[in-house]
This record gives sequence, structure tokens and C-alpha cells, in this order.
Amino acid sequence: MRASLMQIAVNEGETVQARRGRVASLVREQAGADLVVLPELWTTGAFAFEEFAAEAEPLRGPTYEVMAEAAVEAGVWLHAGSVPERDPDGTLYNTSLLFSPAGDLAASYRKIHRFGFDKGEAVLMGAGRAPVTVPLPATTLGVATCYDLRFPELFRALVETGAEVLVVPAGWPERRRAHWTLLARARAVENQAFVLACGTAGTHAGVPQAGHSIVVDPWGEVLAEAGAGEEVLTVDFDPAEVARTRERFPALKDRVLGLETPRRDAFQV
Ligand SMILES: O=C(O)CCC(=O)C(=O)O
Repeated sequence: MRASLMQIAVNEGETVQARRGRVASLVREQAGADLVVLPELWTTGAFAFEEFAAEAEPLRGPTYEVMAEAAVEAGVWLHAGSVPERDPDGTLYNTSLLFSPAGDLAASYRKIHRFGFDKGEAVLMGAGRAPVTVPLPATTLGVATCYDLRFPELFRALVETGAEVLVVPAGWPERRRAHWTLLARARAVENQAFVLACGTAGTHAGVPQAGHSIVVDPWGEVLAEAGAGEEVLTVDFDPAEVARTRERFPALKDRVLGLETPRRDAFQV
């Protein structure tokens, strides 16, 4: 399976419309890949909070239209990253779109863990509730978005529903790049799954982006890692490696489900 992670530069000075057109052309150039992945909120930038409402789109909005067409033209499965989605009730969500090579919407996913504590996305957007897996011909994807990477229980739920390739679009900041790499590898090792984590490059809203998109195999080895700038990171991998790893080192089989609530034992001096 060939995956191309498109680490898009999100810089001020390029309009959303111009970036949408530019990214669609780049997607079309990825013909020959099986799966193409874009980052989180690449239209606005994940930290351009004041743009979210202005650039929010319905699920089947301008990004949907352009990306469905690009998926068909490239003949690829396209995880088109996420957009600020406006629900008909007015709530905004950080929503990922995944298209089949026929241009059909195979899945959409509303980011569950919103970033920003008491500001930014955490107050401007609603929270998704539903983890999403997507069966492809060769494997099953589990999808998550950026800050979700810090919540292992979401990834375990995806794996329990059959995910073998965990796809994580992000807009991760440079100042916490060490966490990005560490967490991507941790999610791969603990779930014995591939992790395809695609970030943004450039600087927007004064926040330099980490870049360093990364592909990790089920043993935790880094198969490919991007630099800091805009780049398409292409990697070939065999999804059957998931089953082989789980067979060879069957730790997942040893998990104990339905634990009791932890006791608070008093410490006796
Ligand atoms: O968790 C982090 O350090 C970054 C998360 C983030 O930037 C996001 O979810 O948009």
C-alpha cells in the first residue's frame, strides 16, 4: 500500500480559496498512491481561531466539492484532512472528510478532543462523540485528529473495532514537536498498528507549525519522517504487517477488559 502524506504549508498571505485550489492540484499529482492524507484545518490553519466562523462550511461545502473531484482525478482514497464544518443547527465542528476513489464520502469524523483548554477550538467548536473506522479494500483505517493523539483510549476503541492503520491529520505546533513524535510512536506500539500522522508546515496566527509528519509501523519503527517545510511524504507499507506483529508478539490479546474501579487503599505508616 502506498500512502502520501501531504504536509501543507499554511501561511498568511494565501487566501483559503487559493490554498484550496493549490492543494487540489497537489492531490491530483498523487495518482499512483492508494491513500492520500491531508492535515487538520489546512484551509484556515488550526490556530487561526478568528477564521473558523468566517470560513466554516456545510459538510458538502466548497472543500467537499473540490476534494471529491480531486480524489476521482487522482484515483485515490483521500483523507482530505479537516475543515471547520457548520452544522445546520449553527454549531461548528472540526470535521474530517474521507473520499473513495469514486469521489463518494466514505466517512466523516468530528474531532472528539478539542484543543485550547478555555479558549480557541475548545470554546468555538462542538465536540464529536463518535469514533470512526473506515474499511478499505486492503485494510481498515481508524481516524483521529491532532489533540486526539493524547488520548490512548480513543485509539484502543478504534483498534477494538478493527482499525489497523491509524490516520491522524494535525496542525501540531513546533513548540511541542517532541510530544508529537513520541505519541505517534506510542500509539503505534501499544496498538500494534500503523500510524500515519500528517501535520502542517509554515506559520499562521503567530504559531510555527511542527511539520515532521511521520509514518510508524506496528513495531514502533519510524518508516518515514518529513522535515519542517511543505513536503509530500510517500511511503510503501504492507498492512499485513499488523497481523504478523500481533501474531509474533500477542500483547493485545493479553488486555484485560472491564476492570473494577481502582481501590483507594489507605497507606498504613
Ligand atoms: O496537543 C497538542 O500539543 C497540540 C494539539 C493541537 O494543536 C490541536 O489539536 O489543534
